[in-house]
Amino acid sequence: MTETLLAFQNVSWQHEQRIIVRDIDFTVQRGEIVTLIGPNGSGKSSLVKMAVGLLTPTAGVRQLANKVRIGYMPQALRLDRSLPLTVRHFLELASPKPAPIQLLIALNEVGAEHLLNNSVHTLSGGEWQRILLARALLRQPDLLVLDEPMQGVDLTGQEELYQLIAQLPTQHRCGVLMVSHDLHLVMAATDKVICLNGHICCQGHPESVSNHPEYLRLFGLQGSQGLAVYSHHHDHQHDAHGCVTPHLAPRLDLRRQTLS
Ligand SMILES: Nc1ncnc2c1ncn2[C@@H]1O[C@H](COP(=O)(O)OP(=O)(O)OP(=O)(O)O)[C@@H](O)[C@H]1O
Repeated sequence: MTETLLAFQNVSWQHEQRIIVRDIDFTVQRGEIVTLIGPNGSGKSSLVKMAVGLLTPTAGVRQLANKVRIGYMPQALRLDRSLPLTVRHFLELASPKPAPIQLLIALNEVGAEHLLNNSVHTLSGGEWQRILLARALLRQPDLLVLDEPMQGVDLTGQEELYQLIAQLPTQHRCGVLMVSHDLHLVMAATDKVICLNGHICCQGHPESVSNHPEYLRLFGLQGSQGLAVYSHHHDHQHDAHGCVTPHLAPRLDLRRQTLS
């Protein structure tokens, strides 16, 4: 039985005169991984911030199921370097304060228990991402929201981290909403892909999307080659406000079309 944790209905977010994202419709169910892809500035982080409640939609409705706990891994978290802070102390800042055994379990799950007493300021990019994931898991979330979890992680580490993320819905009985640019890895570890460019260009299961003739037209040759490289071909243009304007030779309009 499906359980909807998060639903966006016709959601838009406008900043001053500029519409950043518009007419967004999608859901995240318990047990599934939904991944947002799209070019820089396409509104992925804005949408994620609305998902976790840091931004309020200027139109439409964002609904959370009753008593849903959210674990959030932001795209960037800057810490004052003058503050001495170990991983243990950083994780203990979580609310409610976790018990020592919970810290160890979370760190063990992300393969970072050896970092417990290290300074957060000396961690590598990949290590820091794991600590942020552990911090999100400590909330025992129903919905885990990960904004570019692979930042600063090397290729081997990315595969490991994706394998880990792929197991989370089963192990934690949660839903995952994730932003990623790593299309080839995304496709291996995702139940649903949402392609965003100020609006939803297309969405669906990776297999059906990658075999869908309209997807192939959207992504061109790369789409037929197992999505090894990501590039965003667009069937229309955007004006300075992010609004869609007709392309001179429109190929296809996939706005808000579900491909699965
Ligand atoms: N608080 C804000 N005020 C003004 N403009 C904003 C704000 N937040 C985001 N924007 C603008 O909205 C657009 C979308 O930003 P957003 O960070 O959501 O994109 P993104 O798809 O996550 O990009 P990236 O892949 O580079 O992280 C950008 O042009 C950005 O400058």
